[in-house]
Amino acid sequence: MTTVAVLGGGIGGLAASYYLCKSPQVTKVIVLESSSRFGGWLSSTRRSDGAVFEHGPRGIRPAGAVGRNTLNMVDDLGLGGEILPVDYSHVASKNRYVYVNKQLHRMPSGISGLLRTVPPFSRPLLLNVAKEILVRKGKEDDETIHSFVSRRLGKELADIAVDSLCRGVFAGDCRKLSVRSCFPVLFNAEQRRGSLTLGMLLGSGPTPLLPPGPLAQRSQTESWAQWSLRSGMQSFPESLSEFLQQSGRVQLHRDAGVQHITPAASGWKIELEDGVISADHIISAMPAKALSSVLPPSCQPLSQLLQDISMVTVAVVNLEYEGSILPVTGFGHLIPSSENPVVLGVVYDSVPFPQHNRPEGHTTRLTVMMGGAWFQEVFGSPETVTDECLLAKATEAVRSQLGVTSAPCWSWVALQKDCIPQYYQGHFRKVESMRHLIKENNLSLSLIGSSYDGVSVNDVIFSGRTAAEELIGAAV
Ligand SMILES: Cc1cc2nc3c(=O)[nH]c(=O)nc-3n(C[C@H](O)[C@H](O)[C@H](O)COP(=O)(O)OP(=O)(O)OC[C@H]3O[C@@H](n4cnc5c(N)ncnc54)[C@H](O)[C@@H]3O)c2cc1C
Ligand SMILES: C=CC1=C(C)c2cc3[nH]c(cc4nc(cc5[nH]c(cc1n2)c(C)c5CCC(=O)O)C(CCC(=O)O)=C4C)c(C)c3C=C
Repeated sequence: MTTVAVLGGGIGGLAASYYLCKSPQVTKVIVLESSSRFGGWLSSTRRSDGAVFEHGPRGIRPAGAVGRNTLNMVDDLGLGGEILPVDYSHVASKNRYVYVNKQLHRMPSGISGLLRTVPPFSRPLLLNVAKEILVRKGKEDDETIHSFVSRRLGKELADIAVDSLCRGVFAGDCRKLSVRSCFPVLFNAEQRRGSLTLGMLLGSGPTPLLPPGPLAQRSQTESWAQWSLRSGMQSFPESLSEFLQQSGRVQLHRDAGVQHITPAASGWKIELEDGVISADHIISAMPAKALSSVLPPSCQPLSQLLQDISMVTVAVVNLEYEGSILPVTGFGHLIPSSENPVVLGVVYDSVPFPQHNRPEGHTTRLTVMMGGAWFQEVFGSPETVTDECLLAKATEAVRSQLGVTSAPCWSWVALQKDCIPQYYQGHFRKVESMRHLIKENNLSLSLIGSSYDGVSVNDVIFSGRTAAEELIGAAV
């Protein structure tokens, strides 16, 4: 007989509640969300003419155990018919660009891409890959991504490809981010096989056994590279919260910001603006810093560690243009920090998901993402930057990088404050210490969400499942 309070109603908190309500051991689940809607960063604008624009995630990968897990949930929610898959043969999967030396370059792919010298790289990448097998294993228990890749594959790949990739996943600086926490597959490949190449060929360690349901099986048969939803990503948390509501076991509260939590004789007292709630267990699905600010002084060492997990701000600017305006076709382009620190990249949304274009007439939808780890240095405080300034920077990037001289016919500026956690070198140690402190102090508390064990939607959902299983003591 357990009451569990889930703090934060982003995709992580909703997912944890979904798994908890599958167990008869949990009597009641209470979700407390400070804002007026559930879903956190999964946020879409659906215009009345049928066009859809994403202000957060726009593609989820089906691969691996975490990808299958999400698709099993999507199936269970009855959302299978809403899926928009993008397979590996699609131009959006084959063509990804980097903008270097004021030019767009298609990232090399396939065997021919490895054998030839493909600009902006100065030699065939096969040489880097072949030499990599001979590089000795690193001795540190963690390393920055830039140092790891420079050591194993060469500085050029680290400066261009990996620098850009880290801006397109973490909006972060690969010279500070941890290889162990951000790319565990690469770290484990070196640890277990002594080489990334051998790790890729032979596998780099055990992965959770997770049988695919019908939708995950379809994704394998049809070779999906990523997927979205017909009415936008926001329909995922909307369906999930409806499912939870209908279960009769989950209370969902919006506009219910947690102010303080205090350990009580059994469990916790949770203070909201307008009342107090008791719970036997807390699953925190809010950002680490937000949890830090509601913990009592008796939890100071834990608060300190939580406070230490930095977040960065991203300006997401959606643009719609009349007609076909792109000079190239593909998923989009990323920009290494040496080329232009402020503009992280541009997604050509109309290419992977033309279904989100307005049905009438022909339009092109783009998203320009700016700031991240470089936000403060270029724009100053997120509190003072104006939408006009962000829109002007975004349209100027589209003009100079894609040669588009026409003005957008529609735009939307979303300033996503503190939206992506930064797993700096040594992150794994902080997370281990947090969980150790929780155990040592017998706190009935689980930490889930993007601050700890992975930032992708799949990782966050899986962290909700893991916490539910640990609490229940069985698989769900
Ligand atoms: C611009 C952008 C693009 C992205 N692109 C992709 C992508 O393409 N693919 C992908 O897989 N991932 C992507 N991600 C990452 C992914 O969307 C996020 O990591 C994930 O959604 C985080 O989910 P969460 O539930 O952990 O956190 P959140 O969504 O941050 O949810 C936490 C919730 O806690 C609430 N909260 C905070 N304080 C309190 C309080 N005191 N009391 C109660 N509630 C509180 C917040 O309001 C919020 O709703 C992207 C992220 C961003 C920002
Ligand atoms: C090509 C342009 C891209 C821009 C600009 C971009 C911005 C951006 N992305 C995130 C967070 C994530 N993106 C993820 C996946 C992902 N992103 C891009 C491209 C751009 N992202 C692609 C092609 C993909 C698909 C992954 C793939 O198939 O290789 C993910 C999930 C990663 C995972 O492991 O599943 C996240 C998280 C932010 C914060 C951001 C803002 C600048």
